[in-house]
Amino acid sequence: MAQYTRVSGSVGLITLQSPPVNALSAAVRQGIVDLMQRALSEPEVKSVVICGQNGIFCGGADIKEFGGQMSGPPLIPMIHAIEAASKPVVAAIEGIALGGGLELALGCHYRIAHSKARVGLPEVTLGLLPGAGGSQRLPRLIGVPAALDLITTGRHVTAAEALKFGLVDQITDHNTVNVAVKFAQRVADQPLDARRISTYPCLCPSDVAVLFEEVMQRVRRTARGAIAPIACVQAVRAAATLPYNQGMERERELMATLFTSGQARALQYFFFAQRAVGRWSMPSGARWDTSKPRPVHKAAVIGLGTMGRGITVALAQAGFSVVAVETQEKQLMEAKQAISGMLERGAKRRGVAPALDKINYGRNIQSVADVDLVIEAVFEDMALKKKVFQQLSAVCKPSTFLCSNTSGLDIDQLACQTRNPELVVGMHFFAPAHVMKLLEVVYGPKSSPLAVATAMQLGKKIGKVSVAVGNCRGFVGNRMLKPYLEQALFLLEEGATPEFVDQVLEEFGFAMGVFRMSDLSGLDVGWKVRMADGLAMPDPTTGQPTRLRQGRRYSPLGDLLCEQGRFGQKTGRGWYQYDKPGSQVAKPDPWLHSFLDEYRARHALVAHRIDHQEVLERCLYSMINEGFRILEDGIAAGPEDIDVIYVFGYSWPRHHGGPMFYAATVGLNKVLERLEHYYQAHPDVPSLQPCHLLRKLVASGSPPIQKWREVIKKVRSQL
Ligand SMILES: CCCCCCCCCCCCC/C=C/C(=O)SCCNC(=O)CCNC(=O)[C@H](O)C(C)(C)COP(=O)(O)OP(=O)(O)OC[C@H]1O[C@@H](n2cnc3c(N)ncnc32)[C@H](O)[C@@H]1OP(=O)(O)O
Repeated sequence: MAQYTRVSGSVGLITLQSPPVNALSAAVRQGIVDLMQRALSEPEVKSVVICGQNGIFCGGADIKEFGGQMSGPPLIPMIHAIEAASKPVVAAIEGIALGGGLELALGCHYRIAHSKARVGLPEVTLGLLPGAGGSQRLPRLIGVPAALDLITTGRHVTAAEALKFGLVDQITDHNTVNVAVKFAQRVADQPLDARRISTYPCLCPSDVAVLFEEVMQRVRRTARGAIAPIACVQAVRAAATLPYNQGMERERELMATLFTSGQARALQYFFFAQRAVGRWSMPSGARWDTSKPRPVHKAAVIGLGTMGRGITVALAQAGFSVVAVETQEKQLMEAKQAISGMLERGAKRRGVAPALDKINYGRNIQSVADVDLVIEAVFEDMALKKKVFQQLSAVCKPSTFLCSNTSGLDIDQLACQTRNPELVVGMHFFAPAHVMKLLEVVYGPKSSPLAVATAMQLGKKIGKVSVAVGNCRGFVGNRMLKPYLEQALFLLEEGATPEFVDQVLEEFGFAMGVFRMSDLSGLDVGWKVRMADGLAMPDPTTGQPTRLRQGRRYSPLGDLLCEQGRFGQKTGRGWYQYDKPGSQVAKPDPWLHSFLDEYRARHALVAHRIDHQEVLERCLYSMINEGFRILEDGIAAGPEDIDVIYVFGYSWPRHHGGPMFYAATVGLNKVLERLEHYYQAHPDVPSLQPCHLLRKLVASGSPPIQKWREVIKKVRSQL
């Protein structure tokens, strides 16, 4: 919807009204079309201002409409009509002008922005391109290099940057609508020909062909298989090389391909999934909207290893007072230096002062007595963590929330060490903790909704996408990783190489294949866990078979590498070889290939030809199957939670939506059928056995992912 008012006698003011972000829904577009006609037909009106209600210009096309039948006036002719208008039209940009919102502003003759406004063309992040003339007008207005940057990255720019580019004509600290109205009055009689961006020649640097080649190569390298960034480059190239009308035709063709693509569907699903995880719920019925968080002013971090340092930086950067505790003097000194360095580098990048004074360092756990919330980040060792929780419970005020940064240990066991177990939750950060967006907030059986709400809110305040998950070994992310890693090892036993498995996964879109990733994170990490679990290094005296544990297939390959001191990048050898310890360039290692040959011979394993499809299906479907078990167990509230965890924490390619969305795209019946096939071939691998929920969903006719929760509820109630 849109509202029309006449201001100062001669200015027609059109206000977009579609909360929360004034998206260009069919009703809003209809409103603009009608009200523009009215403003142009009223003789007293000499100029027009377009603004948005509640201090927000426009968040772009209404993404919810993309999935269905589009109705209402189309955007492109609507913007053309504004540009062609005989009276000056001024966009008054407050808050945001994004996507179609900025394209609307580019159709106006002038743009006035508030100094706090942000503008951008983020369509690429939704699998689209600025298909309402944005790919053709922006390069004509700000030049090809800047337009390529904005359109291929989708980044938002500040009003100051927009002014520098020439994207807006003026910025103001005052009431933007008032300023725009005055401006509109001033320009009422000015000729408009020079203000219609579609008539501008496209500003190209002399080496434009080289520029396009370079950008295309960069985009192909970083897109990880996403098609929209490539189409964005092609559309801007059309602006640079074709007359406007032909450029628009090319924009339309490219947009038509993207608009109906699976990638666009996946990215748009993911947009809403990201927002849905904030509306968390627990099996007890506690929910985000009925559970109030308690404010946190002062926090503490216990243990300043890699994770503790990152968490301290994240808290301090967000403005929290932090007590950072490390009991070892040498470790404390090193941590202080590292944290200061991280804060200084971060502050330099953001052009602000480093938050060094937010942190008080100490060696004594007593120093956390008055904090509101503690994040314990000591080694992943249950006995040690239990001791720390006992101490914290004795030292802290009774209302202090006690959180553990653990990647999979039992939160309930920690809660049992404290006086107030209801105030204990897990906060599983991902390394590096000040950079990675994901936070799993883990509730145990005793955790109160208050503790969950407080941890979720803290996560949001430090810039994380927080997902509330239940308490089980590995929570959501690492629990699903287990079958994925396991399949990768089995594939090596059966004839694949680490290079081939990684290549398939990287072509799918992962930033790194499973073996390169293991080399980066360190093979010894999992080895220690397996040793603690009694899995690694079978005792020959017990006669435990090397490749079987409790009747299940087990691959000791990772353990054998660790026994050789091959821990990955840090030792210069792992699944790959490196020039020197710490080097990041992975090279195939002939030693590893001979080692695999010998291993297969020793265990009478006959290598067979493993193809692309088998790698993908076994690695991904076993992980997806575990995802369904997690839903069945109530560890994740819905598929969106799993997908958000995988995209933000495990580099799952966003244009595939996340593992559960991917399963829906492939077809649940196909996933089921392939799992059945592989389970038949490998009956000693329980993770390949299709779970009950997957069968139930297929039996229910494979409903769309948005309807899975209904089936999940029924399955859970039967368990
Ligand atoms: C058959 C072939 C046909 C082919 C041809 C088809 C032609 C079609 C032509 C169409 C041309 C279209 C060209 C233009 C495309 C676009 O404009 S795409 C949209 C671009 N805009 C964006 O990407 C902005 C997305 N939104 C955001 O980044 C943020 O929401 C925000 C605006 C910066 C606000 O952030 P914040 O304050 O943190 O609030 P949020 O929680 O994120 O959002 C609040 C709620 O608003 C909902 N929402 C936000 N933006 C939109 C939107 N554009 N459409 C619909 N809904 C939106 C968001 O989902 C939140 O609601 P809840 O999910 O209910 O919480």
